[in-house]
Amino acid sequence: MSLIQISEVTKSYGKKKALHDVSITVESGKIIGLIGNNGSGKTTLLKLLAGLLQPSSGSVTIDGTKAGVHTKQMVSFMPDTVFLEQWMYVKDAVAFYHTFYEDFDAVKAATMLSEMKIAQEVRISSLSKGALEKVQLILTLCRRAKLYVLDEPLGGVDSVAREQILQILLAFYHEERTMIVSTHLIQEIEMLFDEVIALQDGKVLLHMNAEELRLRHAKAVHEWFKEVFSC
Ligand SMILES: Nc1ncnc2c1ncn2[C@@H]1O[C@H](COP(=O)(O)OP(=O)(O)OP(=O)(O)O)[C@@H](O)[C@H]1O
Repeated sequence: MSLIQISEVTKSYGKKKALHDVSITVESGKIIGLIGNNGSGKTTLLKLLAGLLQPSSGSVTIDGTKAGVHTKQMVSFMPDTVFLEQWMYVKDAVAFYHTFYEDFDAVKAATMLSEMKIAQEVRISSLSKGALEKVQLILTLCRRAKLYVLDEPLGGVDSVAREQILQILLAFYHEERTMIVSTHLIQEIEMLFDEVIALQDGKVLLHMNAEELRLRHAKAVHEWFKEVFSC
């Protein structure tokens, strides 16, 4: 059975169709890059996988279970917004995850925070954007989930923080995890991708093995994207 099965999904917000007849299958153990221009439906697709939205028609299943309340324990989701409370200290956020998720590895989280030189005695409200992004990513990845859904983990941070975020992702890369990662910074992260899904105007333009895409078009994924999406 495939880990992700999206079948003929349409998602509308009022009259706006954010996704239109989307069907995607993903096997476990893969890192999937989700790319597409602004408004192409990436966040909508990720929220459907996280069980935070329901499709207007069609179905989304994770490991055979309809995405929703029952799959939240299987899916670790990092939204593209701040999800930690500002009043918390970093240690409170770690404790919260430890209490809330049985699969959370608090020791690993503490080790990674220390490797990233992020003190736990600091308030979330006083973290820089880059440090906050790193904390959120570490918390998300330190769960032993079946699926990791990351919405723009490199968004809006400087090049040093970006490099460190890539290091965090690489640390988990070797563990054969299944991740779906949306990004506009394709060049920075494409070496992690096993497969690429490109959305355009709410439809799947391409779903292909990343290496096959490079060989077939004789160019890197970010070059292919630029060529196709600037037309
Ligand atoms: N809550 C909402 N209400 C109405 N329209 C929405 C809502 N959320 C998203 N949309 C619209 O649905 C479309 C897809 O949005 P979505 O955020 O999924 O795209 P995206 O690919 O993640 O965009 P970006 O790269 O800019 O983050 C866009 O046209 C957006 O304006």
